[in-house]
Amino acid sequence: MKPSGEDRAARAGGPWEECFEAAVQLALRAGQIIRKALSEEKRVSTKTSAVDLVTETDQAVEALILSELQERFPSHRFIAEEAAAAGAKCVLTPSPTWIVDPIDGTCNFVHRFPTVAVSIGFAVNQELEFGVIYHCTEERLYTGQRGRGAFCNGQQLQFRETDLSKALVLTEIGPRRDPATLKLFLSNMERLLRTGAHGVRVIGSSTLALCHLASGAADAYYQFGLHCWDLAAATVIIREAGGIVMDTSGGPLDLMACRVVAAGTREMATLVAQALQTINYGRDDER
Ligand SMILES: O=P(O)(O)O[C@H]1[C@H](O)[C@@H](O)[C@H](O)[C@H](O)[C@@H]1O
Ligand SMILES: [Mg+2]
Ligand SMILES: [Mg+2]
Repeated sequence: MKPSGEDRAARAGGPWEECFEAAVQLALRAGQIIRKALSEEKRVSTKTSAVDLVTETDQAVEALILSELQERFPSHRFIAEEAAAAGAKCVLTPSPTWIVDPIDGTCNFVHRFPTVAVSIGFAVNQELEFGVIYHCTEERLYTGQRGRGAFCNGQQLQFRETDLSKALVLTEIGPRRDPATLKLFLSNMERLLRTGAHGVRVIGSSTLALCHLASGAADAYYQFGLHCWDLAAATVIIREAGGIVMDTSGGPLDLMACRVVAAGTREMATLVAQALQTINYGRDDER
């Protein structure tokens, strides 16, 4: 189902509305490209590990999004996954900054597993202003604007209240597969299951996992090994749905720290954070 124009128009207004609408239109266009390419042959390359994949579609979609935004907003700055992989610095300044993941779920995309999204976040004065995440195969447009709520195809999103012993917890593996990392990853999953959580799920897309939390389809998320472009848009959507996003230390979210805990309440997020052993993936702004 496509988001209806009148739904979005109903929320018109806000200081960055022109940028928000540009992000929505670009996410929908990118989603069409990704949806078409999902079933086609792909040229697959690797980045930081044999399981950290990138395709020509990741590159093409990122080029489309960035070229259109740079033309419309030449004074703005950009942080994007594939540009960062090519050596661009991830520095969040007070300038209006776009934070883009052209395909979130590239490993899924390569395998034609239909859990794939495009994620476009936007920050000003180092404060996240809005996020747009488009589930390309289910045609679900998730949006969040600071102080203006979170929506999926025009339907307002709200966290479901629950406690950890009844929670469905989502996480992601991250790109490292060395024995020590795998041991910690599996140990953290075991620790969460020992709390009595109903289940733990890994779906291959951190942005869509966080959207599931915001829509009440899951209750908590944690990850070591994601990036600022996985987190930016989803953080606004989670917050605007009434949820909490924090650092795995229990402190405030650090967008560049490559780690996160999210839940409907600070109490739940803190319980998850306290159960975790840290896996050090470094920082996006120190690469
Ligand atoms: O590279 P993309 O943009 O597909 O992002 C995924 C990361 O690659 C995974 O390591 C990570 O574990 C998450 O699955 C994340 O969504
Ligand atoms: Mg990603
Ligand atoms: Mg990506």
